[in-house]
Amino acid sequence: MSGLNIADVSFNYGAKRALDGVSLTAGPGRFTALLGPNGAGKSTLFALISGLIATRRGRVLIEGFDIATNPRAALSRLGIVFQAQTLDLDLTVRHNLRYFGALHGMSGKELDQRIDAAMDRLDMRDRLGERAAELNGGHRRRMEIARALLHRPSVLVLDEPTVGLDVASRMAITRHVHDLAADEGLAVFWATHLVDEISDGDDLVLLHKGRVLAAGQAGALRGQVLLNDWFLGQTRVPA
Ligand SMILES: Nc1ncnc2c1ncn2[C@@H]1O[C@H](COP(=O)(O)OP(=O)(O)OP(=O)(O)O)[C@@H](O)[C@H]1O
Repeated sequence: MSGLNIADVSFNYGAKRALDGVSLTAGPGRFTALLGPNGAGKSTLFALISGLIATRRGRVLIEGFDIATNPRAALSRLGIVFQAQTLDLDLTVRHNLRYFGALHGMSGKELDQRIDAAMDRLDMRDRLGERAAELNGGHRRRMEIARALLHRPSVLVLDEPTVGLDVASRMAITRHVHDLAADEGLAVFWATHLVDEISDGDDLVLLHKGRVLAAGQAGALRGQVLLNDWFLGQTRVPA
């Protein structure tokens, strides 16, 4: 089984149900958007996918490996970009990447080659010598994406990666990550509440109040209406 597979996952915070029987797939070579308004459960789902919190019901499989029972195999195939920035601003870009590579057991020339290749992929190679503090928000995010690719994962998950960026940076990063899926066969799973980050050809999972309301190709789901109108129609609270 390839890509990301989530089967019947539920999660509660005390009495509050954050996820309720969620099942979805993000396949290789596909950009799969997880669209949901604030509070839908996106961050909770990411915490479960990355093993930060444990599944109590249901299964999360990465390339067929269960994050609960085989975390080492699952995590070695997973690249993660969290919503909050996780860089050391005092270090250079290369040092930040080397540090992360070392955590994954990489070192020396091979690590440096991977760093160069990953930064090339994001059009960022000329920034390697700069301190992270000198980068703007969009470039810091690109660096975090490059970092998440260093160990050559098959599945890349990103939790609202464009939060706080200007429109131009947002669109550039969204385009880069679409290309990663199309060109390199990565299974991309991208959480957002912004419909303009989603193209008609993308796969789309609509999460609302902890449940999957709809899933399929974005263009087919929206039909003749704008994606934003479809989204509002699906998630509108009845008067
Ligand atoms: N630690 C917690 N304790 C109790 N309830 C929580 C906790 N974290 C999240 N929740 C609740 O669980 C639900 C899902 O939250 P979650 O953060 O996963 O949603 P989200 O889609 O990521 O929203 P946002 O875009 O605002 O981050 C919300 O109703 C939220 O209030």
